Amino acid sequence: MPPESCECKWFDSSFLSGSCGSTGSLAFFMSLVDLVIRSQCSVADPCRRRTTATRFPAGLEYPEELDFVVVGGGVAGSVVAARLSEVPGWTVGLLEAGPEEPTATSVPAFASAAMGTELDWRYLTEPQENACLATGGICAWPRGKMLGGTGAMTGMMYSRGHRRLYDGWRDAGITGWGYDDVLPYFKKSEANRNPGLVEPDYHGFDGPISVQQFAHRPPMADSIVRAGVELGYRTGDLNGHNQTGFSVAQVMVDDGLRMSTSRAYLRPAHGRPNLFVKINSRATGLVLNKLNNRVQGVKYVDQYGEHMVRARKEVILSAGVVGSAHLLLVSGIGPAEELLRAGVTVFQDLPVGRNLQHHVSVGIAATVNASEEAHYLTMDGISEFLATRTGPLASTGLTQTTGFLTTSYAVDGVPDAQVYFDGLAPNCDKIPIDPEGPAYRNIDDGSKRAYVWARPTYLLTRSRGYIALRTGNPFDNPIIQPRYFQDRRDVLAMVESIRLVLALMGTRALAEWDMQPDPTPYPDCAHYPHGSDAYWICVVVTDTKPENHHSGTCKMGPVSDPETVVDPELRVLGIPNLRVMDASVFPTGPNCNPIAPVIMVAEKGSDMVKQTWRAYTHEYNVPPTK
Ligand SMILES: Cc1cc2nc3c(=O)[nH]c(=O)nc-3n(C[C@H](O)[C@H](O)[C@H](O)COP(=O)(O)OP(=O)(O)OC[C@H]3O[C@@H](n4cnc5c(N)ncnc54)[C@H](O)[C@@H]3O)c2cc1C
Repeated sequence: MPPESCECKWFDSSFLSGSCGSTGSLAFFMSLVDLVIRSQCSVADPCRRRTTATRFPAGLEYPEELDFVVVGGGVAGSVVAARLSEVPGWTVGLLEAGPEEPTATSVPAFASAAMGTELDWRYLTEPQENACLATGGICAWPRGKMLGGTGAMTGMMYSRGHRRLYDGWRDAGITGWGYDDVLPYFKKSEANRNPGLVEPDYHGFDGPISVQQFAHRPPMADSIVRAGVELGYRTGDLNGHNQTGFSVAQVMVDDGLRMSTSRAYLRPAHGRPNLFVKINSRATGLVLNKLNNRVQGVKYVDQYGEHMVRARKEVILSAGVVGSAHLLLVSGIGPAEELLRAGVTVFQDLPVGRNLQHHVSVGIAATVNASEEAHYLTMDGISEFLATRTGPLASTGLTQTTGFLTTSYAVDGVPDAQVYFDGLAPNCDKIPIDPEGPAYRNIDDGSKRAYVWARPTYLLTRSRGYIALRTGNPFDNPIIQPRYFQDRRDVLAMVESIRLVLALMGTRALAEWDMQPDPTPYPDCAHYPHGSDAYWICVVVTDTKPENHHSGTCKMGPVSDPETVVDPELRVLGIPNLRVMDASVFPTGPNCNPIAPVIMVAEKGSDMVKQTWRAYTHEYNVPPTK
């Protein structure tokens, strides 16, 4: 169906053509794939998308004053804007630097295809002494720039982390954030569609985010779970009473399509006359009033120039771990010395940007006797997906399998390592029209073997980095200094995680696929005895895979903690009508994929805002969250 025949007009970002780093016939093929997917109205959802039009409900220009202004329409911001605009008497604005979420991001097989494109902020770290040495110590930090944010280019895995983690927050003085306090918000956001697979007391069944297993998986995914069981791990609900073990994960999908928060929360709210979503509009600073220590509004830039929107009640930053910290810093809220060095007038001296945390991983290659399982991206596969929302395009291949493990560095049995798998997915690695392309680099035709990867990941890293101003110009990227492996225990725990993965590869369950770790020594580490600790340490620091699960740059804490940026009500200290709601508030990053915890923060934070203003004005009755 051509786009014109859909009833509503819309603009879609096309990004697949460049997503394989390809030129010529590959780029053409991927453009065609993009076009075919975009032309399906049931996938494109044209009538509920946001457009760049400057006209808003009732023929208004974008308002100059609103009750609430939310900055960043990513995972958290989409939730916050949708929840606050449930109150009919309030006006809510959402500013997002990127465009509406493109249609093709909703196809699971293209999970991360937007990385490296215009839909990615494409941040780079400062050179690291002990990480990413293969790329000069510089690690890539992909971050989504579109409605749905980074959540629109993820593997969609739904994971919540261990209860002790949240109880640890509570015990550190962060009142109201113990596991029993946050569980209702996990449940509120969730519509679990596999009730038979989960422990019902821990799950929600009628929230906005559809959570279920993919409609398709390569059979090897189940073998990996069996391999875990063979090693003595449990399988089952990893978001229930026990997080440790292996499973084919539940993911955020609905009817075969990615369920980003922009699709789950914003699109159903598209008809609300009090919600003003503005895409392609980048916030450049906060307007602050020293007389009353309040934020008055937000400056932003769109295609027409610079504007300001005033906030009668509150401004909420949901611009992510980099974006929220950066916006505070350029606005004069941050470490005083650093601000002065960058020529920024200090409004509030706070440790913004500190406490930066991350997960870290490395890819361990293996070959398997599974060439028939290595699905290629073909037009038949695309037709199958569009007609039935099943088939190889309806999943991320082996990436949907995961395990949570403990190393000897784990405390109180809380899993500190996670293993992911990659391979057997029909993405742009496996396009049949280019015999010299990556598909054929990965598959040795003679032996009919395919490459797969296990990705041991360390979750509870002890190294801490920071984000700081490079200049006071909001368009200059900040300094991103993660200090990977600054704490030696992080690299030693990685080596243990690698050994757990190698044990997994040696199980009978995976022998069925003749899984063989790739014996080729990593070139830069070949001078170490193969397989020794020194060899693996070298591989980890050379071929580091930063796991994209960053947190902590606007740390939530008790007022007494000198590292605190936001209080347990998510208010920036000293500025009562400015809150932060996104992954930057985690005092310690969750030991899991972070989207579900980020949504929980946004849900809980939105209820706090509703409570605050109810207390002042009785404007709105907050329904209890069970
Ligand atoms: C490749 C990859 C795979 C991942 N896989 C998973 C997974 O399977 N499961 C999981 O749970 N997590 C996954 N993650 C992590 C997850 O995506 C992030 O933790 C999560 O998106 C963080 O949410 P957030 O709301 O804090 O920020 P984001 O989702 O990044 O949202 C921030 C938003 O703010 C906007 N913004 C920033 N600055 C400004 C500004 N100045 N003005 C206006 N707008 C601005 C951005 O464009 C963006 O839309 C993955 C991440 C990556 C990169």
